[in-house]
Amino acid sequence: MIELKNVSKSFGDKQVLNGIDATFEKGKTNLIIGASGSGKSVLLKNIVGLFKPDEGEILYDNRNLVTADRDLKTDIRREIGMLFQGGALFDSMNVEQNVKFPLDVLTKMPEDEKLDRVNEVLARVKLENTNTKMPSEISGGMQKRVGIARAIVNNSKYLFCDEPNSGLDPRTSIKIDQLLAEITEEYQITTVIVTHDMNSVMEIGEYIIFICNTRKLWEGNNEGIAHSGIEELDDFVFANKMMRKFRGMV
Ligand SMILES: Nc1ncnc2c1ncn2[C@@H]1O[C@H](COP(=O)(O)OP(=O)(O)OP(=O)(O)O)[C@@H](O)[C@H]1O
Repeated sequence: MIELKNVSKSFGDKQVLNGIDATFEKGKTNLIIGASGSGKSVLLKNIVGLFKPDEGEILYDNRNLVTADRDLKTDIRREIGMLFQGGALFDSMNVEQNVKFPLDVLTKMPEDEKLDRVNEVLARVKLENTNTKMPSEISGGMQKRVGIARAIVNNSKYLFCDEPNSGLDPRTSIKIDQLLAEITEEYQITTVIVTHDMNSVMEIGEYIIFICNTRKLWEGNNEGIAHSGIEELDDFVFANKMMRKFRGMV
């Protein structure tokens, strides 16, 4: 579980986040949503420790990352997997080398164990027998799945995804969303996804926080999001035609 308590962040005079509270539970797909520029990425960077909040606590199973000493920070970081926008694979490494990378840098596992683990996670994302393919030889959806395999290969307890569907067609996006939700439940990972994709929100949003004008304006799940009665959230939710049609039905 990850808890945010009163997290605030400014850059100079510009306040980006103001008193954000949230509880991201284990085994759940947690989403951070909001309009472009609302501070989602800044929040994610605070959560993973790339930025330090001006105020507030970020508790990883009761361990506060903000005040943690170096050793504790290192321990927590080892438990984090990240799926970056665009997959962010190393172009010069094949699939196997990409997925094995976290084990090479973070563990002292013997090579044969590493390869077993790599093959296990590649099978989980349905990419058996692609070990020697280069990223340029596989589709965007497959690249994302390699990214997911790499993010969980070290038995990550926490998984962060920044716009996991960017650049994917809607069908492939749904498959990636479903895979992330399945893996989250199966391995009991605390998963936090930054997205502005309403399909993802409706498909996998078990706990959602909506960031607007520096604050958390709403929290809830995909069943409640269409009935919040909050104008700013409705503007976000019903921005596309399909969702406006859906509104006509509820
Ligand atoms: N390192 C930084 N220094 C100063 N300002 C920053 C920095 N990083 C982000 N900001 C500002 O914080 C605000 C929120 O940016 P952020 O990237 O978090 O938005 P976002 O919700 O992720 O948007 P998008 O959906 O477009 O990615 C923006 O006004 C941005 O200019």
